[in-house]
Amino acid sequence: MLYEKAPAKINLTLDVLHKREDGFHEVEMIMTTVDLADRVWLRSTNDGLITIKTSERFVPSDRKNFAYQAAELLQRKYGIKKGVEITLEKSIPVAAGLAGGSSDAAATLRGLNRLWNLRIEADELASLSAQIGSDVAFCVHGGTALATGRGEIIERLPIPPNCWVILAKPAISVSTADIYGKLNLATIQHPSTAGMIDALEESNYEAMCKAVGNVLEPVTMELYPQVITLKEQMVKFGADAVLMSGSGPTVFGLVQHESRVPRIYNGLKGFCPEVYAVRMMGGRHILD
Ligand SMILES: C[C@](O)(CO)[C@H](O)COP(=O)(O)OP(=O)(O)OC[C@H]1O[C@@H](n2ccc(N)nc2=O)[C@H](O)[C@@H]1O
Ligand SMILES: Nc1ncnc2c1ncn2[C@@H]1O[C@H](COP(=O)(O)OP(=O)(O)OP(=O)(O)O)[C@@H](O)[C@H]1O
Repeated sequence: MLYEKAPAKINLTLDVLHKREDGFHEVEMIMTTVDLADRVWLRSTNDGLITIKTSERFVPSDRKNFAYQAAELLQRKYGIKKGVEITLEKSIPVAAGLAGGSSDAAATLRGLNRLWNLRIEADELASLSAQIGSDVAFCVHGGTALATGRGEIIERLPIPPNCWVILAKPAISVSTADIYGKLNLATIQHPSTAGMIDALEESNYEAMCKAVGNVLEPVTMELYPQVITLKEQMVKFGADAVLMSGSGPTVFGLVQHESRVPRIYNGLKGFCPEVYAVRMMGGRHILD
């Protein structure tokens, strides 16, 4: 039995450059992992079958599960005759903009690389992983990175300055395809990716807070005004910077002073069902 941690990600920035011929959008995003993680347990079997065990009722336990797809990809590509029993202990909210499924897939790839002794290099594993979804390559590496292309080209960035992250997920589910589909390229306000990179390189917390931005945020907000209310509340309770992650609906707040965390956490708990106070994990790259 082998264990892998599968952390959630947040988007410090998310910019879209143009729509590509393959239907995907060319993006520029800065992502970092936070200490809210699923636990993935892998047990190798001799029957060649992939099985998924999960107690979370909105998570599929068949081929639709990204962890299943990760195991199947390795079996196919490397001619593996072994099977695996994958147990997913979910903590990351589902369909939240936090890459929960992508991180489970990435953890399965890392774990099976060890369990089946495949000796696949990190970069190879990451490039293979893009077949499962655009966010999986980032999740294979973890840490903090600039993601370009459709999200699968990863360049490592420095550790974000130390702070707390408050995550709040309203009780709605958002379809990523739907949000990208409704984005109007003519009217988007681009965040400064270069400004965020400078902030990270200088380890400047204030500059990092100023540089956060996500072009998908207005699209999701128009469909789900709860996201606007949540952002306003987080600002009111004292977060230093507030942004929606990915295609949403989770909103995160950055907070430097620990003393402010309980007030923000408790204030949000009053009207939002899922609230978490976590740390960034951004310094630790999972695979080197
Ligand atoms: C919103 C983010 O989570 C931000 O990190 C990602 O850009 C989306 O990553 P993901 O959930 O892994 O997305 P995928 O499963 O690859 O794609 C889901 C759908 O989102 C749209 N999509 C996704 C990524 C991208 N660069 N352009 C797109 O237009 C496509 O319609 C695609 O069919
Ligand atoms: N291991 C998994 N965990 C959660 N959802 C999964 C998993 N495998 C497949 N799914 C499916 O993927 C859908 C999206 O879930 P996920 O939690 O990955 O969304 P997300 O956080 O919005 O992802 P992203 O930020 O990458 O767009 C779910 O509705 C679910 O049906």
